[in-house]
Order: sequence, then structure tokens, then C-alpha cells
Amino acid sequence: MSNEEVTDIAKCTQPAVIKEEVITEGKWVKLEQTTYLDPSGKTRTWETVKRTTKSQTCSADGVGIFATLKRTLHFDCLVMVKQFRPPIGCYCLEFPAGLIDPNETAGEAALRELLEETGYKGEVIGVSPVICLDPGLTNCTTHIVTVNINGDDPENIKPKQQLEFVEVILIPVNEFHKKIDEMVKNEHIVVDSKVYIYAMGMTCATAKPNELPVLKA
Ligand SMILES: Nc1nc(=O)[nH]c2c1ncn2[C@H]1C[C@H](O)[C@@H](COP(=O)(O)OP(=O)(O)O)O1
Repeated sequence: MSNEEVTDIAKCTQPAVIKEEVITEGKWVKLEQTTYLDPSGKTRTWETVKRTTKSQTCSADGVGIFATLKRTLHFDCLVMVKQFRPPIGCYCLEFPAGLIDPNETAGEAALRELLEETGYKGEVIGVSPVICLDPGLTNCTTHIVTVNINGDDPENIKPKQQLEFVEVILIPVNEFHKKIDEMVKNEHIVVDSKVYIYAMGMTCATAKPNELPVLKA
């Protein structure tokens, strides 16, 4: 892009990306310098992490799976996974998740990843819009796919997961926040932000009016 073109873009006040240059690239991720216009029209740079696996045919990098195990005479449970995450150097409690393969829909990826990570066979109930994960660092995006699992179905009675190092943890929906806080207290784990914000949302949604600080005498 010529200097005149950059100056022309700078005259408008809409923030925009002007240039993306690769600084270094590995097998799975790359670091880019992003040149952009800020809202005042000033040209600035940002250091951006991107996945190398991003496919033109996929709407997002990956899927997060919000899977509810439904069984007769049991409270509904959310199916969670705990695994060691090298970038953070400890075990993380997360919703099952994974990258979308080329030409795969978000729903197909979710059912495949759920089966691999937990052994459960589910049914897709809904797919969120594309949501970003850490937009100050990376362009990584995901869909949250809502899945119901019929736990009374014989194929879901003794689920066989395919990944050795992923621990499956069932957490009752009605005690979700409490159970997660107990895990954090008793184990050296970090909770994924999507999981914790869901727990906080559940607490807000189920709080009785006189438990809300604004209504306390
Ligand atoms: N950033 C990464 N570094 C790696 O060294 N390897 C990586 C990265 N991201 C993904 N992967 C590898 C690990 C798995 O073998 C495959 C697929 O991962 P997936 O299961 O789809 O996603 P996660 O559940 O988030 O690991 O990619």
C-alpha cells in the first residue's frame, strides 16, 4: 500500500486495519504486527496472535460445547473437562471444546469433539453467533454449541472417551457456582472465563430479590 493510500485512509475516522505483517510463525500459531487506524485517524500498531489453522471454509476457529446430561431421577449436570494446559502451566476446568475441521459445521464439530473428549453422544439444540475469545491478543473465535445428552440412552450409560489425558467432570446445574468455587479452593486449577461467567450468571438469575444488595435494608 502506497503512502498516499495510507494517508487517504487516515482522513476517515473509522478505525480500520491497514496492514498485517507476519513477525514469526510456528506450526499452530503466528505473531503478526497489525497496522491500524485508531478512532482519531492516527496510525498505530498492535501485536496480534493468530492460529495458522484458520480455514476459509469455517465460520470460526473452534467450538465450545455447552452440554447438559439429562437422566431420569438425577439433577441435570453440565459435562465439563479438566486438562493440563501448557500455555498456563496448570490444569484448567473448561467446557469441552476443539477446533473446527475444514468443511465441518459448528454442530458437526461439537458432536465429534464431545464424543472424543467425553464419550457422550449428544444432540445439537442451538449454535451461538461467532464470538471472540481474547480480542486484545488474538483474532481467535468460537461458537458455543448447546447440546443435550440423553443419559438414559444405553449408548450414554458407560461413555468411553477417546482422549487419555482429559478428565470428565459432571457438575449439577443447580449447584454449579458452589461446586466450581469448591474445586478452585481444593485443587490447583484455573477456571476458563466462559465457565466462570456462566456460573456468575446462574447465581444472578437464581438470586431471590431480598438477596440482591440493592434491596437489603
Ligand atoms: N497452540 C497450539 N500449540 C500446539 O502445540 N498444539 C496445538 C495448539 N492448538 C492446538 N493444538 C493441537 C493439539 C491437538 O492435537 C490439536 C487439536 O486440538 P483441539 O482438540 O481441536 O483443541 P483443544 O481442545 O483446544 O486442544 O491441535
